[in-house]
Amino acid sequence: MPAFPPEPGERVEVAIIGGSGLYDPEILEGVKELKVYTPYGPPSDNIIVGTLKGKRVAFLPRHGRGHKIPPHKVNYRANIWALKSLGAKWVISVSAVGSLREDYKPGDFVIPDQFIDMTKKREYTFFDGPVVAHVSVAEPFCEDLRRLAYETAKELGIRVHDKGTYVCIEGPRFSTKAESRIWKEVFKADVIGMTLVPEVNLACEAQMCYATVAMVTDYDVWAERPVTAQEVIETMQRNTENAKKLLYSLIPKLPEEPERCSCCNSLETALL
Ligand SMILES: CSC[C@H]1O[C@H](OP(=O)(O)O)[C@H](O)[C@@H]1O
Ligand SMILES: Nc1ncnc2[nH]cnc12
Repeated sequence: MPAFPPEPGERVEVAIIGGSGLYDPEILEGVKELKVYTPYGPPSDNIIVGTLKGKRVAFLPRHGRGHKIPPHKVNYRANIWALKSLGAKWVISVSAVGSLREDYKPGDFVIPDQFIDMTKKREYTFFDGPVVAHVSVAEPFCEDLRRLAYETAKELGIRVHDKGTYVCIEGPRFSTKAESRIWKEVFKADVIGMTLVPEVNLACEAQMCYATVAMVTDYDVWAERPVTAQEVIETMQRNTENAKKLLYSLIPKLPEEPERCSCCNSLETALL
């Protein structure tokens, strides 16, 4: 894995990766746009750097502005690399998900604690040799960040669930009913999306504290109602306001250095 050379000049503490519906960083002040070069090619877009209540924050829309990059074509390695090279320790990812259970309703937020990887054809690691590493993703998300995200959402009166298993499919198509029943009944997953993997594992390799704010936009097709991208986007737009409120309250609470989690030491036991 190449080292992460710091971007000259700009340093941030926190990164936001915006998903479907969240393409601009309105909550940041004094913004400036950076083109960041990485060994993996360009990230999804220029990175917007700005300030939120004294914290330096980077914002990157995962699908690019105008949602031009589908989930299977996102350059996840370049995105994580670019944010790490700016110094981000915390990564808050925002994602639209389908629900696989009745009580996780459209409009609810979920802070997933596990994932199941059903993707097929992505670049999963920074360690392509000659350095080989096998990071543990038994607990794939930063527990400190998850807890703070959950507590903040609760304080704001957002309907939020403190855990859930996110099954990540390759996309860009949605699931068949047969597939959806497998994710729900056999895998016992709670939410479904197309972008968590390999973003989360790359953040782990980069020793960053990463959590996802998953926003339920639809019941996946197990519920016998077809899911359309239009429906997802409409609900997402209604919920983007809540996501912005959450980020606005959550980011100032993040400590300068992660306190209790072990995300920053993920390579200690991983390198061969
Ligand atoms: C536009 S609906 C499907 C699309 O939305 C989710 O993306 P993101 O996680 O970036 O919000 C889902 O995974 C699909 O990529
Ligand atoms: N039902 C669904 N399946 C996969 N990805 C999604 N993103 C939002 N809703 C989804």
